[in-house]
Amino acid sequence: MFPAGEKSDEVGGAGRNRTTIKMSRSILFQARFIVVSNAFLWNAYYARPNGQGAEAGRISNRMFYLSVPPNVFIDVVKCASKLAFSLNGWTRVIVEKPFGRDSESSAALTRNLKQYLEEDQIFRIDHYLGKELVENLSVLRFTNLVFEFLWSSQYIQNVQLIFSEDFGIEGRGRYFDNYGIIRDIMQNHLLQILALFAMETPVSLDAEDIRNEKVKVLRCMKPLLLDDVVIGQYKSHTKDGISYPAYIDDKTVANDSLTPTFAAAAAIFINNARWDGVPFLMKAGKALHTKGAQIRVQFRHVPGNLYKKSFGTDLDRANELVIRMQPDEAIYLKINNKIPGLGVRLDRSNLNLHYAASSLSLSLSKLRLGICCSDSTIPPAVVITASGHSYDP
Ligand SMILES: NC(=O)C1=CN([C@@H]2O[C@H](COP(=O)(O)OP(=O)(O)OC[C@H]3O[C@@H](n4cnc5c(N)ncnc54)[C@H](OP(=O)(O)O)[C@@H]3O)[C@@H](O)[C@H]2O)C=CC1
Ligand SMILES: O=C1O[C@H](COP(=O)(O)O)[C@@H](O)[C@H](O)[C@H]1O
Repeated sequence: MFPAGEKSDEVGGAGRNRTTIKMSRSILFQARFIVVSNAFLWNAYYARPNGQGAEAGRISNRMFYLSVPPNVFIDVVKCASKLAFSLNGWTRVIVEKPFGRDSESSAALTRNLKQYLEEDQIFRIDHYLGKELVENLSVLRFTNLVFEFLWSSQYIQNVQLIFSEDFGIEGRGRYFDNYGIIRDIMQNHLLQILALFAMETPVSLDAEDIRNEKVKVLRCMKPLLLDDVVIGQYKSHTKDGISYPAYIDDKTVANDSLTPTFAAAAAIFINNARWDGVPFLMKAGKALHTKGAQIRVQFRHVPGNLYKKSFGTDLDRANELVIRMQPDEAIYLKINNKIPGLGVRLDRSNLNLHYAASSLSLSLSKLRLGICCSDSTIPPAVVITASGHSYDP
């Protein structure tokens, strides 16, 4: 794959083979990487009689990306440490969320990983933080005076974080049924976005400084009560003559499973000076009508609005900022304006920043490539390391 004597970077993937191979074709091979995508091939590939594995005189850096259910993380790392860690370059391991089911199992995961790795070799990632519009969130806030100025309970009435998928579990029950939608999506993807959205200005753009500010947001959060949350599980249904299975019809799910596939958290409050009294609403579900992920920021009504009577039936419509992470990435601000012509009739329009559908779906590849190539290419907000705060669902 690469000329003898040169440095190579190798990627060991466990799980989701197709994704890894797809990425390797598009990005990694161009950069002279080798992808070893099946954990069970490691033995044959690396355990060479001279004990040098695939190094054979070359400096080899190795990155392992664990796209397997969390209950096999440690076995895979143990196996890789025996057979495939680099002998003369660096070895890095990417671990995907969720990092345990609660604080205790999260700490146990870290303890176990550290039997084989130093902390700076472990990269805990949440691929939502690599999505273009999530990365853009802090740029939007901290480089535009107009937004940061409005970013508080004084002007914002509520914030909604919404994730929906229009397909069900599709054979992923071995992982998903142990975690459910709260641990799969809310406790990580949505909570990370919330923390980025709500944090104070970090001291710098260094990962550690951003993480510190996010942790402060989480520590100010009032714990949710059971009564604040609605959960559900999707049933079978028929649409346009096609029938779709229920969650428990999936072969990888026990037929008496009560694991939630939908959850809505009515109101999460951040008890600090900036956000006191502003409800953050979270909603996440599988097998819903649409696929999408968005942040909706609803602003307060204009006090004593002069034009109240000109709005027609829907009185005094407040502004709304929508950050649509997917599909069809966009940021738009709903504003009120006058319909051109005689008289004063008002209408709602979107001030619209619509992204071209260019290379926006690369979040995961971008993160892996950043970890592989050079630390400085990883967006500072995306890697959650051991000092990240773990929040019990
Ligand atoms: N699916 C997604 O879109 C995303 C998933 N993730 C994270 O990735 C991780 C895995 O999720 P997902 O890919 O959905 O899970 P899956 O249930 O689809 O499992 C992934 C792979 O793990 C392998 N696997 C399962 N059990 C074992 C085992 N006991 N020993 C060895 N290999 C095993 C399977 O390989 P084989 O088929 O060869 O048995 C399977 O292809 C989770 O941490 C999840 O949070 C993160 C972001 C997105
Ligand atoms: O982490 C996960 O994310 C996917 C959704 O990711 P997306 O980038 O396609 O929106 C979700 O399907 C999966 O359950 C979860 O583990």
